[in-house]
Amino acid sequence: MSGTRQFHNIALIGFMGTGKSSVGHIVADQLRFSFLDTDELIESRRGKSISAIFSEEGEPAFREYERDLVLELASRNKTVISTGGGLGANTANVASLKEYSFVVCLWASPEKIWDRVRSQTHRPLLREADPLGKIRQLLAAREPFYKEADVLLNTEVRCLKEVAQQVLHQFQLAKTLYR
Ligand SMILES: Nc1ncnc2c1ncn2[C@@H]1O[C@H](COP(=O)(O)OP(=O)(O)OP(=O)(O)O)[C@@H](O)[C@H]1O
Ligand SMILES: O=C(O)C1=C[C@@H](O)[C@@H](O)[C@H](O)C1
Ligand SMILES: [Mg+2]
Repeated sequence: MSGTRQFHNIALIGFMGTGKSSVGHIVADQLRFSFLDTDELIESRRGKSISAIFSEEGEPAFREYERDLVLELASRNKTVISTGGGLGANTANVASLKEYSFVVCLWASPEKIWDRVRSQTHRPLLREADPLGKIRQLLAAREPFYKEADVLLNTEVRCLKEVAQQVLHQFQLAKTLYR
């Protein structure tokens, strides 16, 4: 592998509950990078929760905020960017992230994802009669987009610390290979 890519940042993409926000914090601490979560930034800028954005403005408005943010973040340096679960399910967003970041997709099975998020209530897309069915359906539809990441990392049987270690390892490896 060789080329001219520069890895100033790390971006974590992947489905809800794969650990992007939790792992991103650990990786940023270890690298002494800044940490940024696109969900949190959109919520603080809009002054409301993602659930409120979905119900008051609609999902398309939220997706537009995500697309705008991905373009804006090109100016970042030494930042770990944890994305919302749907942000990386979009070819243009992943291509933009790759211009300024090493992109890691965190992966898990639908059953593991449901196990991790079932006690949390803040994800509007999972307020369904059959949330596990919804996870299966969405994950299958999004899989080809997530696989456009530089690296796919299975989190199924790894604790948060181990996932973070793997992200760091892949980042250091990529910097060496692309040098
Ligand atoms: N590898 C793991 N081992 C144990 N628990 C995990 C792991 N990954 C995530 N979790 C737990 O799953 C829950 C969801 O994790 P987190 O919020 O980091 O996911 P996310 O990918 O950021 O989701 P979203 O796309 O909705 O923002 C948290 O309680 C977190 O501690
Ligand atoms: O997978 C998704 O589409 C989402 C994931 C969350 O991170 C939030 O961005 C929001 O709840 C939508
Ligand atoms: Mg998150």
